[in-house]
Amino acid sequence: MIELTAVSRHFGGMHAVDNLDLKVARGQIFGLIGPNGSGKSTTLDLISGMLPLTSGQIHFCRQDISRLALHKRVGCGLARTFQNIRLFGPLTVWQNLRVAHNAAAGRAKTHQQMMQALALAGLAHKKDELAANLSFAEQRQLELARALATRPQLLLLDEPAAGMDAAEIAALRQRMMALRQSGVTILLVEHVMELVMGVSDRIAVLNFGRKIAEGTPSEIQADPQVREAYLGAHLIANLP
Ligand SMILES: Nc1ncnc2c1ncn2[C@@H]1O[C@H](COP(=O)(O)OP(=O)(O)OP(=O)(O)O)[C@@H](O)[C@H]1O
Repeated sequence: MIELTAVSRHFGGMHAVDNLDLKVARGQIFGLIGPNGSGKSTTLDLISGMLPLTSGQIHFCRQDISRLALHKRVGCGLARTFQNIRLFGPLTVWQNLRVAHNAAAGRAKTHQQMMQALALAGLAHKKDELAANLSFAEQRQLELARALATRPQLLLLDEPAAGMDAAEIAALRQRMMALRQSGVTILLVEHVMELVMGVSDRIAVLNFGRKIAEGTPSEIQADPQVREAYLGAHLIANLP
């Protein structure tokens, strides 16, 4: 589905992403974890086209998209949500979706597809509510619906569980599993370990922009290097 080959992004002397190889198969939920500043969001920026690569290649659905403009990547079936919520508060839920529809250059062609995106995000009952009146978790659901309105094949989620309580995280997990069931591939950046470990088919771990491990959730939890770099503190804080 998507393959990164020797991908790097440098900011001056800072190697935010350093020679990264990553392969996500169709239909997987793939977790990307690592300490703060390890290059996770930058990786999503490189895949979605918000940042140009310093070097390397990205192939998506057997096409080299390394230098493709952002809107063309959306047209190919890539969508993302952001760590910081980016909604239009004075607009309704539905109007926020319509903005995504326009931005996606017609990918979300019908009313029915937009309703479907809302339903998948668990927000159909709030269609006419102003975005500003939504709870924090609902605002994140609207972000998700907006990404889904472009009918993505690959969905990039940047810390979707941040600020959510346990019940909201459980609902998010169910939603992600339903999306996988419907054929959407997901690349998940997340610090909430109970979600990443519970929902991912595979996980890669970044540290200082480099991949230090990749495997199933149980392989990752058992990896001594990962525990040292990152998991120790997070496992204790987040796992049931
Ligand atoms: N536009 C930029 N200019 C300079 N440095 C940047 C820029 N964007 C990111 N960086 C640096 O690149 C490194 C990787 O940042 P990135 O945001 O990708 O990490 P992250 O793993 O997503 O962190 P977090 O978990 O805190 O979100 C950090 O050291 C960051 O300061």
